Formats: sequence, structure tokens, C-alpha cells
Amino acid sequence: MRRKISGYQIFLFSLCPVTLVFGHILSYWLNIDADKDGWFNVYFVKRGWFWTSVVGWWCFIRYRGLQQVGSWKKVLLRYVVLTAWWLFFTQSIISGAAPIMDIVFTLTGGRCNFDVFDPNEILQWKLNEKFHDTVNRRQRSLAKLYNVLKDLKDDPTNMVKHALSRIESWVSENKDQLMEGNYTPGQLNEYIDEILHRWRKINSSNICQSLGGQWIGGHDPSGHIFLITLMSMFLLGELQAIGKRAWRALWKDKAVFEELRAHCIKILTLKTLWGIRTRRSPVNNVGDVRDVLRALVKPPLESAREVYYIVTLLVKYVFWNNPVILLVVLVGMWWWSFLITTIVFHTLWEQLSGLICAYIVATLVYLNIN
Ligand SMILES: CCCCC/C=C\C/C=C\C/C=C\C/C=C\CCCC(=O)SCCNC(=O)CCNC(=O)[C@H](O)C(C)(C)COP(=O)(O)O
Ligand SMILES: Nc1ncnc2c1ncn2[C@@H]1O[C@H](COP(=O)(O)O)[C@@H](OP(=O)(O)O)[C@H]1O
Repeated sequence: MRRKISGYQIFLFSLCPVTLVFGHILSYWLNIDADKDGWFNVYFVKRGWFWTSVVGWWCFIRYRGLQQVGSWKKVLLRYVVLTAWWLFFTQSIISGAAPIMDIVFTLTGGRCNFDVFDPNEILQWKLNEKFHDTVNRRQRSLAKLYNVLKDLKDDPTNMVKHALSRIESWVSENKDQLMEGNYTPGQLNEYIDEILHRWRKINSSNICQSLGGQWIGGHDPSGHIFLITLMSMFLLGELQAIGKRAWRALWKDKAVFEELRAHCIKILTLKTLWGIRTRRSPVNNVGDVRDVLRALVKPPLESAREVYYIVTLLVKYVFWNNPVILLVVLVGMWWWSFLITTIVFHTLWEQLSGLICAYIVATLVYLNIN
């Protein structure tokens, strides 16, 4: 018998593909800059599986409890399958072996590149502006490369020494003290490339990054699109099972909003220095200094107490009673980052391969959830 697909499942299975198409269309009109090193990307998206696991796991505990062994076994199995696929696809879990996305990249002609100097500037010795996309990243990569080359300085030729001195001068921006040698920038690039590839098997983007190299040339399935598709489908997929309970809990706590309103009103109507009437002395008709002092100290203390009540209420409402709010916020954040990736980063084919690899596995996992 054919199973009927619900409206929610249509949303679940179409969210990422539709966003990819939407983002691709937007990319023709929009020309935006996205900061790869921004806190949102570095601390949230790039550690996305961690946040997704914590929030998903917490929702599960709060809505299903740990007693119903039957239900958590199934959830755990789905979680393990998705986690294993994320690990195999994006991380080097077996020592020496590259993750699937990096194998695809190297098989299609990509490699770790060390074109540090501009080969066309033979006399000027300029840094290659295509070596990493921002000045900051270029400087950081040069610092890494410098440290690696320093460890290799026992190399019999003095080319390493030469490369080192040139990179050092760029890192410290002390270009005038360059030691001249009989090499062209292109030769030095080739040389750095050759010794590093000879010294170490650079088969993953992580190793390449740690040496300061640039991972370019092949088909590079988008890690962000892959990870965000997997994370969103996991969170939204599990929401199917806890959704009704979560929805009921959200409305059961309505009294909280009344309480919050009352505390906010209290803050807004607190008597300030200007609102307080001082008692006047019958002798010289001067205001009571104690009243003034009270007016200075009391309102801030009372507002601090009210703010404390508001924060406690909100934390209890969101984190303890309704963690589904965290889940929805997280999905919203992932969706936004996904959209930015589709507009700014990778080719369409690289976005599609990232999407398809995550989508197929997540769809198999969530098509027959019950
Ligand atoms: C709603 C109900 C949900 C039910 C959940 C049920 C059960 C869960 C059960 C158990 C879970 C137990 C504990 C969970 C808590 C913590 C575990 C967290 C473990 C981790 O994941 S730690 C590692 C975190 N690492 C990341 O997140 C890295 C992600 N980043 C990447 O993969 C890459 O940076 C990239 C692919 C995004 C980009 O790569 P590049 O292109 O830059 O190379
Ligand atoms: N939404 C986003 N916001 C900021 N940076 C993003 C991004 N999507 C992708 N990137 C960056 O683009 C590069 C390719 O991403 P990916 O292959 O994971 O899709 C990565 O750079 P870095 O690896 O140099 O940090 C990544 O951080």
C-alpha cells in the first residue's frame, strides 16, 4: 500500500532543494560579501553538528523522557546513521585516509597549492593576491607556512632558507630586508610546493589548511550545504515525532506572558528621582535628604530585581519547558547560512553535490519514520 506523504513531509523534503534554487536565482541579482571568519560561521555553522546534537538531544529528553526505551532506541539509531555519514563525508576519521568530499576533490584534479609569490612579478617579488581570499587569511597562512618551513630548514639546499626569509619579511611586513637570491618567484613557489608534498601526504583540506596552503582546482562538494542539509533534516525530521507535544506545551504556559507583562510594566512605572516627592521640613521647608537618597538607590535595585525575574522566567520558559523554540531558532540559523552559501560560495554543481549526498541519506532515514 502506498503511504500518503503529509504536508509537513513535503516541507521537510523540499526545504533545502527549494532554498538552493531560490539562492541560485538570487545570486544573479545580489552581490553580497559574507565573512568566512565571522563569529556566526566560525562558532555556530562550523561547529554545527555539535549544536544540533545538543539541542536535538535536549528536546528529546524534555519531550519524550528517558523512560520510553522503545522510542529513544529508534531516535538514537537515526542519529547514529546521520552522524556516521557526516563523519565519513567530511572528517578524516581513519588516520591517513581522507574524507569522501576530499577524495572527490583530489580525484577531479584538485590539490593543495602553495603559489605564495606572484610568478609574473620577477623583479618586484610581490605576494600572489590570489593566494587566499583576504589579506588576513593570507597573513595567517604565511605564518603557518613559515613555521612549517622552519621545521624543514635542515633541507640540504638553501632554497628553504631563502623561502623562509622571504615569507618572514612578508609576515613581519619588513619587505626592505629581503635577502636576494638567484631564484624567480615562480621557481620558489614550485620549490615550496615540491618539498611540502614530498614531506607529507596532503590529501585533505584540513591538512592543507594547517600548512597554510590553498585547496583549489577540483570539484569541491560544498561542506556547508552538506552539513546544513543533514542538520536541518535531522532537526525537522525529529520534530515530526515531538511536534504535537511541543505545540501543546507552548500554549499550556500562557500564564508566563501575563507574568512577563506585569514585570515589564513594573519596570516602566518605577518611581525615579523626578517622580519622588520629598517630605519638607516644617522648620526651614527643605526637602528630606533621605528621600533623595532612597530615590537614587531604590529604582535601580528594583529594576535589577525585575530584570532578574524576567530573565529567569524566559530561561525557564525556553530552555526548560519549551526547548522546541531553540530547535526552531537553530533551523532558522542553518537556513540563513545555507541561503548565504548558495548565493556566495561554490559553483552550482558543487552546491548540488553537497546537497544530494546529504539529502539522499536523510531522506532514506526520514521517509519511514513511524
Ligand atoms: C528532536 C529530537 C532529537 C533526538 C536526538 C536524540 C538523540 C541524540 C542522542 C544522543 C546524543 C548525545 C549527545 C549529544 C551531545 C553532544 C555530541 C556532540 C558530538 C559532536 O558532534 S562534537 C563535533 C562537532 N563538530 C562539528 O560540528 C564540526 C562540523 N563542521 C564540519 O563538518 C566542517 O567544518 C564543514 C563540513 C562544515 C566545513 O568543512 P570545510 O569545507 O571548511 O573543510
Ligand atoms: N554561509 C557561509 N558564511 C560564511 N562562510 C561560508 C559560508 N558557506 C561557506 N563558507 C566558507 O566557504 C568555504 C567553503 O565552504 P564549504 O566547502 O564548507 O561549503 C569555507 O571556507 P574555509 O574552509 O576557508 O573556512 C567556508 O567557511
